[in-house]
Amino acid sequence: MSGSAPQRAPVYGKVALIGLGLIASSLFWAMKRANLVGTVTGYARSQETRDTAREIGLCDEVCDSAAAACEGADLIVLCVPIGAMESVAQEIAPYLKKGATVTDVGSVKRAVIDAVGPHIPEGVHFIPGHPLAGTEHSGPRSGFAELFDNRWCLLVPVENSDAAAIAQLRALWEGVGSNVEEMDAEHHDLVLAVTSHAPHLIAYTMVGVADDLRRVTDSEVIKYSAAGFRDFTRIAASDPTMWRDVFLNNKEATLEILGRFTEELFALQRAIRTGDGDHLFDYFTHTRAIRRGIIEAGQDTDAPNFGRGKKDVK
Ligand SMILES: NC(=O)c1ccc[n+]([C@@H]2O[C@H](COP(=O)([O-])OP(=O)(O)OC[C@H]3O[C@@H](n4cnc5c(N)ncnc54)[C@H](O)[C@@H]3O)[C@@H](O)[C@H]2O)c1
Ligand SMILES: O=C(O)C(=O)C[C@]1(C(=O)O)C=C[C@@H](O)C=C1
Repeated sequence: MSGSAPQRAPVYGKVALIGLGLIASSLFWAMKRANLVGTVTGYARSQETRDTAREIGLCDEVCDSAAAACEGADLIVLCVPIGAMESVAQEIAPYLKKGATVTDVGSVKRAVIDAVGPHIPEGVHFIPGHPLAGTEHSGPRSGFAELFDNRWCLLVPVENSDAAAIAQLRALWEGVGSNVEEMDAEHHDLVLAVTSHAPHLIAYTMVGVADDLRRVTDSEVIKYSAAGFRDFTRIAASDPTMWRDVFLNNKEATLEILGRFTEELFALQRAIRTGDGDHLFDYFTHTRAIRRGIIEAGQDTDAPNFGRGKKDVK
């Protein structure tokens, strides 16, 4: 006996990553950390990104075409901006192996399903996904193996998705540290409009307003920026291509949430103008209870008690 731990069979033999930025590189390092897959090929549109990937050892093989990367792959993960999903799907379609699974990591689901779905050939599984994890950084050097630890990954199976193929993809995301749930596309897009898309737009706006004010305050806004504003500036540094595509492809849900947001904002604005302290106090008491409820339920993925549930919280 050698004494070493028994080798598990890989979840997938060959994985192709299309687009080699933050999410693809994090997924690569996380898959390697857990020894989850056989070989990983990668492709990105720009020569510069492919050169960087080769230099830092991102992927076992970096290919010069999406077709070459997908040849013989058991799992193909589309890690490009939402607006590029359709052209990539069209490009790789003729090279997909029967029985393979195509998934994606896009932040919007209905638009990706409508854009990619029609290009998936008979006999190939299509299971859209979305890891709820990221940073404001992008590109092949920005990834790290821990990105998905204790984060949600939402799978959004399309009609008649194969149960075994879903279970295999679930095993991959669980293997890289995520907690996996299934959801339908419309619900996903509405939930994400509230929790991610509208907050990003608000952060972009707030930083834009502060920049406008800079001329009046002689740069003091930046110099004395408090923690809350600094969080806004971090989020507002996120990739412009990615976020342009998110808003253009989750229009309805984002506009619905922004409409509600504006109504609440006007009510608070009115309370400030009229000196209605009770309204402000009650509103802030209510929102504080929501935050405390999240912590007590063990649903704050950043909190040390994540996943322990209410009864375990001291
Ligand atoms: N950044 C986040 O916080 C985050 C979180 C979860 C999901 N997502 C989603 O993941 C996807 C990728 O985001 P990211 O943050 O990794 O972006 P990124 O900018 O870091 O990487 C995108 C990569 O795609 C490549 N690319 C662009 N167009 C291409 C094309 N037509 N063909 C081949 N490659 C192309 C770029 O060269 C780059 O390598 C997006 O759809 C985004 O919505 C992002
Ligand atoms: O933490 C961040 O920087 C993020 O913006 C990550 C974040 C989010 O809003 O939580 C952004 C977009 C995604 O689709 C998923 C995760």
